[in-house]
Amino acid sequence: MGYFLNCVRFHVSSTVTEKPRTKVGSLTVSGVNCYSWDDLEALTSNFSKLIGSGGYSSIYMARLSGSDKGALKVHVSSHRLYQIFKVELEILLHLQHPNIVKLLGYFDDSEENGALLLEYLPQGNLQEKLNSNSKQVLPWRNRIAIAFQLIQAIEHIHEKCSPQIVHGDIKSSNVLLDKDFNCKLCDFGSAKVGFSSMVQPPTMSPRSKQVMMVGSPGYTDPHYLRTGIASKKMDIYGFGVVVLELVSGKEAVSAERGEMLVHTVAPLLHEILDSSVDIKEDYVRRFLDPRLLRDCIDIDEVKTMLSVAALCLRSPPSLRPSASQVSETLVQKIPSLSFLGVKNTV
Ligand SMILES: Nc1ncnc2c1ncn2[C@@H]1O[C@H](COP(=O)(O)OP(=O)(O)OP(=O)(O)O)[C@@H](O)[C@H]1O
Repeated sequence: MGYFLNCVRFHVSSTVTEKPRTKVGSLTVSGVNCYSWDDLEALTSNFSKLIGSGGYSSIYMARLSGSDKGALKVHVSSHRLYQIFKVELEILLHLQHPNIVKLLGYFDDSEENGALLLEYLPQGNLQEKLNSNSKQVLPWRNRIAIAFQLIQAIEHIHEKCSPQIVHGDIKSSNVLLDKDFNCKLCDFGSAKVGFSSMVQPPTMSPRSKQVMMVGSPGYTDPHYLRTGIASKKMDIYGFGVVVLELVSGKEAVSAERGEMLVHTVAPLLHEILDSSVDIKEDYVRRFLDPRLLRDCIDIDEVKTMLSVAALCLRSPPSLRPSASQVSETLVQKIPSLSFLGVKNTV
């Protein structure tokens, strides 16, 4: 894990202390509200309820009209955080997809303070839901639906919108869940926009290249870590890790031992990719989340999920499937998806 020391990840203060100046009033831009700082103070009862925090922001509960709730993602008092906010704002202003978090409004002082008002997802993030301490065990049918919906979101940004977008940080804590456990991809602060498949980092010294690289331990494509070249295939790699988490219920990096899930599971994935070997049911069951053993699960569905993960994690990245190929495989090989009310748009 030494290489993550090169990655820029820092935690921001979880409280809002100074009042940023406001340059905008409450306007409506294509259905998205533009708020003043006073509006945000009123919506969040003065930032009284923190519901999440990440490397770049703090997220507060917002009360909208009636019983509607929102989540206010705040980036304050830093030029660097403001740049991340601007990237996410520009992207969310132009994205509309049922499996991507919806932007309701924003605050922007054009200097170093910004905030995004997002739809509130009451079931929190997938990482918490899969955590062994979670009271509720996420059933198998929800897990395959989440995998399918996540790849639909990725397919949308990679292949169906213009300009195309690479998310750049696909991981289970960036998958939010609504009340029915539908997936909503969030956190576009690391995204790259406007190229068809691949973007080279700008020419820079090896030292500065290291400083620019961002990654989440356990999810980052080794090819990206080596080269700094962002591509759609890095999102496919992150998706592969999320599928392993969904099947095993294990974390991408073990909290106890620091081991990466992709490393622990590598021998099984090699066997799966080697089509001459028929994987024994026992071997697959040993990897399955033990909390699911009471569920009536079609073991072929588990094998399909694992073989999709194996393909998504292949190196070099050119060997990995596209998002639409993954979508197609899931629809063809997991018949129970059709009973979940998941819309087949393939
Ligand atoms: N719309 C939302 N509804 C409910 N909870 C949310 C919402 N948005 C974010 N959260 C919570 O806050 C956490 C952090 O959000 P997010 O990933 O967007 O922040 P970040 O600062 O970009 O984090 P990082 O880049 O470190 O992943 C999420 O994992 C989730 O638990």
